Amino acid sequence: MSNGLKNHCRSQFGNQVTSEERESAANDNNLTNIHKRYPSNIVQSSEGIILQGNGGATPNDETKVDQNQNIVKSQELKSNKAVDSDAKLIGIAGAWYDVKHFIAKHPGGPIIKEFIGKDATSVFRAFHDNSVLKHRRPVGTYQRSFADPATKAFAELHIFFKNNGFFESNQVWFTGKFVFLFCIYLSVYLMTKYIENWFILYTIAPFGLFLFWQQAGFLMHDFMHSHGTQVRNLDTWIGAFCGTVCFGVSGHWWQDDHRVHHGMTNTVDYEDGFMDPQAHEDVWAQNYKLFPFHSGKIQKFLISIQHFTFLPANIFIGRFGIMLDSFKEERRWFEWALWSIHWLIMYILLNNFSTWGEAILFYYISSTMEGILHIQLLISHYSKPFHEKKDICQETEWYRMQIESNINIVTPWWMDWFHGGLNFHIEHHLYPMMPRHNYRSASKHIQEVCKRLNIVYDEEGWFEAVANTLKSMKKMSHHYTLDPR
Ligand code: HEM
Repeated sequence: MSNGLKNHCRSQFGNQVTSEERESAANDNNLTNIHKRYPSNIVQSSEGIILQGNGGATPNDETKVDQNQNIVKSQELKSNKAVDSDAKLIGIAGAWYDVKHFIAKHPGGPIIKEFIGKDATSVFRAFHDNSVLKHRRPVGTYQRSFADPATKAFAELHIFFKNNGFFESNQVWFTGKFVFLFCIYLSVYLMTKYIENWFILYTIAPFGLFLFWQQAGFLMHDFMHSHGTQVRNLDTWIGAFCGTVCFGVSGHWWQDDHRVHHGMTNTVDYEDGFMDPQAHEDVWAQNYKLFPFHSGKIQKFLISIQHFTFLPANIFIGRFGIMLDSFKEERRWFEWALWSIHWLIMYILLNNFSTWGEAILFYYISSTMEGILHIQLLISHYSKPFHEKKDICQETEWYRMQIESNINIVTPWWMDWFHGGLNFHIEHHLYPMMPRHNYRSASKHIQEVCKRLNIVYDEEGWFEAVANTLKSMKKMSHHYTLDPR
């Protein structure tokens, strides 16, 4: 970060410079040093972009350019005559990294390859601490440009949030969530075991089971983003417990799709058939950019009635759809083992009913109530624009794409728990490493930046968002009927 940028950030937020800020500043300043000391050659990368490479440059010998982050050492520069012809380059803060041997091992999964040949600084910062670059050596440099002021503004805000503890987890808060989850399960168990009143058995008790699934789903989301203990492997297993054991959907399957969804929200690619996996269903085309993926008589018919089927499909079959989707594709034995524990805890509940017919009725009523969760998640994106993969981090800057692809749901603070904090979907997508208990206070700062840059910060009431989704689906259905291409 440049000094100007730093000062601007400090004056805007009245904040002290911390080691974190200095580290980030060092990152950008040192990259400037690389440019100054080693006049670069221009190399054409394998992705057809212009790379300012180090090949043939004469480094100032005694220098280690970056003491803190080990970015470029003179010895390494000497041996790095040219960038491999098959290099897979990702640009971060002005430095190119060759990830060709790393893609398959990347802890964040294959989403990394969608950013090859691009300046991925914003998306990189959204998901990582700078320390993950400590042992990586760049193979060249490039000049970052901030064509879109949003990129700079949200990067500054990221630093502000980091310096002010917005990314820190409150583990007492998360413990409370687990106690709540356990209490819900226990009360549903006690109701179904000891109460014979049909009203309680078929309204309040199923509502309890719905809440158990819904809250477990939100906790899966938190932990798969490593918001809990902030130790990634441990959080992933806790997330799998919440997702697979409690919610009944494969946690790891969901995490794989969710990472892609975050990196490339509401995005498609016509060359390789890419679609944001969590913004696409075979039975709907909520945006005209999805039309080319839908053909055939049945799909055409379903799209023509999608504004009628959206709510009932979510309510009546949403839960079964996501459970089946996850285990249709899941090949990890441990996920199947965890799923059998899920059915064991469901069996313990259902066994309290005197007949299987009653048990199935109870389970089905809970499942229809759980349709609310699916609607909650889809309305955050469904009426928003779609993008093409080739444009992300090129034509459309990543932060801008996130703001354009998300809607917040306006609720009073005491309803945040019911939305799993995802009523602040803009906040979550801009800064996915931030735990949800901080979204409400972070939102003020984000709104301020949006206001300053004249960016629409879309927030709607729950019913308004549902109505707008249906309206948009109706419009798209009409467009599809006119021209399905
Ligand atoms: C040189 C480039 C990159 C390197 C060296 C790298 C490295 C890593 C490492 C070490 C982790 C694990 C972090 C931890 O344990 O705390 C990680 C996680 C992750 N990375 Fe990358 N990464 C790179 C680029 C990218 C890009 C371009 C994306 C695009 C979306 C990406 C997405 C992710 C995601 C989603 C995670 C998991 C984070 C989470 O679920 O919260 N990475 N990466």
